[in-house]
Amino acid sequence: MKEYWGSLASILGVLAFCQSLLQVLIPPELRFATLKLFNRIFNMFTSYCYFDITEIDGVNTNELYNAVQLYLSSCVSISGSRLSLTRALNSSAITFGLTNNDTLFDTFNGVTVLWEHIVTQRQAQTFSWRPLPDEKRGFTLRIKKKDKSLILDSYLDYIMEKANDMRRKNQDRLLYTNSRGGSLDSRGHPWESVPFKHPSTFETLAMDPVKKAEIMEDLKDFASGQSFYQKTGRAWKRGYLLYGPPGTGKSSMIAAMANHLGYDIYDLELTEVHNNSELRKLLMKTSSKSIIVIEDIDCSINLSNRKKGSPNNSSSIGRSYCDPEMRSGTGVSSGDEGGNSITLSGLLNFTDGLWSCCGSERIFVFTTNHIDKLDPALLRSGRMDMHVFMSYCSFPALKILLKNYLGSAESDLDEGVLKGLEEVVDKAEMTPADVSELLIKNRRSKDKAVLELLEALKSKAEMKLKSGGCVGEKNLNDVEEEEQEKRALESPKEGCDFEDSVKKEEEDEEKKIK
Ligand SMILES: Nc1ncnc2c1ncn2[C@@H]1O[C@H](COP(=O)(O)OP(=O)(O)OP(=O)(O)O)[C@@H](O)[C@H]1O
Ligand SMILES: [Mg+2]
Repeated sequence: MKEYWGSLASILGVLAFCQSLLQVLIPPELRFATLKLFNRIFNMFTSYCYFDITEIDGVNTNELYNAVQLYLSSCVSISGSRLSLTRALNSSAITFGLTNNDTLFDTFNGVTVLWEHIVTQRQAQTFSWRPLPDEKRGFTLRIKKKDKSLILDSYLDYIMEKANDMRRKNQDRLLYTNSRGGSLDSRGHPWESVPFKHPSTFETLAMDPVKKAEIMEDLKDFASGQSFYQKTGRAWKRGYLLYGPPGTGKSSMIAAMANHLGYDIYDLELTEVHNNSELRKLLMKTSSKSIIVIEDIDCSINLSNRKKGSPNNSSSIGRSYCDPEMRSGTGVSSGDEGGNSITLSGLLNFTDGLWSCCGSERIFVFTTNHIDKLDPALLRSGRMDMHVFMSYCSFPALKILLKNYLGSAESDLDEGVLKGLEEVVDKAEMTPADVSELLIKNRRSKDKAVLELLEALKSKAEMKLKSGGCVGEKNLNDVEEEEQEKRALESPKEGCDFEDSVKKEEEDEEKKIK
């Protein structure tokens, strides 16, 4: 044995000596040509072809390298004796990878290929503005020559798609906002992001189960509908209009949608957008697989018809003190694309026009407390694909809240109490937010919570009955007040002064009329 190792060492020594001798004797050009020739001869006789995917392509990072790395991490068996572990930024998951110069077999469409992760030391660099890493990394893919044309393109597409999916699954959702008012960050992005960790899901959402199932089905069809949208020539996007009184779960629904699909959310603050072209730029900087949200659309911009001075104009009702035009006193929106304000036509182009198609798989969600204040152009069929009414708490919704907050299933509750709740809940017109508050308050004592809730519902229903419908109007006023409070809180600087002056003007006018 000793002799064997001894002779092997001496052979290797001789080979190394020959190599260094050749390096000294043969000029680099000739060496390179010889190597090329050897490669050619080797390629003629081998039944494989090889593809190198380097980490850095010129000076840019090669997207394909990252995708292959992530994809292979799903094929690597955890039982492997040596693996590399990574945790990406904004990710809560750890991924396994091939270590240096490790190999792995993978099968795609019945064809087996070999991947090798090759890491070599980079030669000393001359001066560069962008220093490269010390190690040169790359993957080499080995495929049989006869299989190359069969699978190469589709295999690489598959890897890219799978890697994107994995990236999304591993990464925390992000919530983007354009609150910077048109200015860009150091990388030229107009959106700021924070990790999105809203706990709302379709399971916790209290609403009619049939309606809920319909929405979930619709979302599922949308997310898996790439070929359908392609076949029908439609842009791969969907619009939802969520409307209903405050506290009925519109924002919770958006969070549930994002959690269900694994999409990021872009919360578009229209009052921070100065004109239509800025709106377009914002849209272009959104990624696919995302939900673009405009909350309280009726009080975000001038929702007048696109034609100036249209008789159909509902703007004076829908306009808010948040509207920059109202603040500046111009009153009427230009409606021009290049104007210095954002218009309904700009918004429709954003959601519906040619610009809406830059990128794909996007959901637009608008919310409003007053659907009646929206311009018919926004409601026309094809604009918002689904109109979802978020109603006051119904009996099925109430049962979900009882389960969520008290852990009480229907069977756990006293039959009489349950019947009582069913009788009054619709008449009381209480929002799920109000019901939730009551349940949270008494969550330590289930019986007390349910009885108190029943009492609250009964008294609200009675009040409503006594006032013979006037409560409805009163409620509307309450809603109006609540909204104004909310807006003032959201944009105190913009809201207060202007609102006060408008109110004062209105009061003065009323006095004059009297
Ligand atoms: N349908 C619901 N299911 C479960 N919880 C709800 C529902 N509606 C409201 N809530 C509770 O009330 C809180 C407020 O609800 P949410 O913000 O979703 O209402 P909203 O309709 O968006 O109100 P607004 O019109 O004021 O924006 C939520 O945090 C949630 O806890
Ligand atoms: Mg909301």
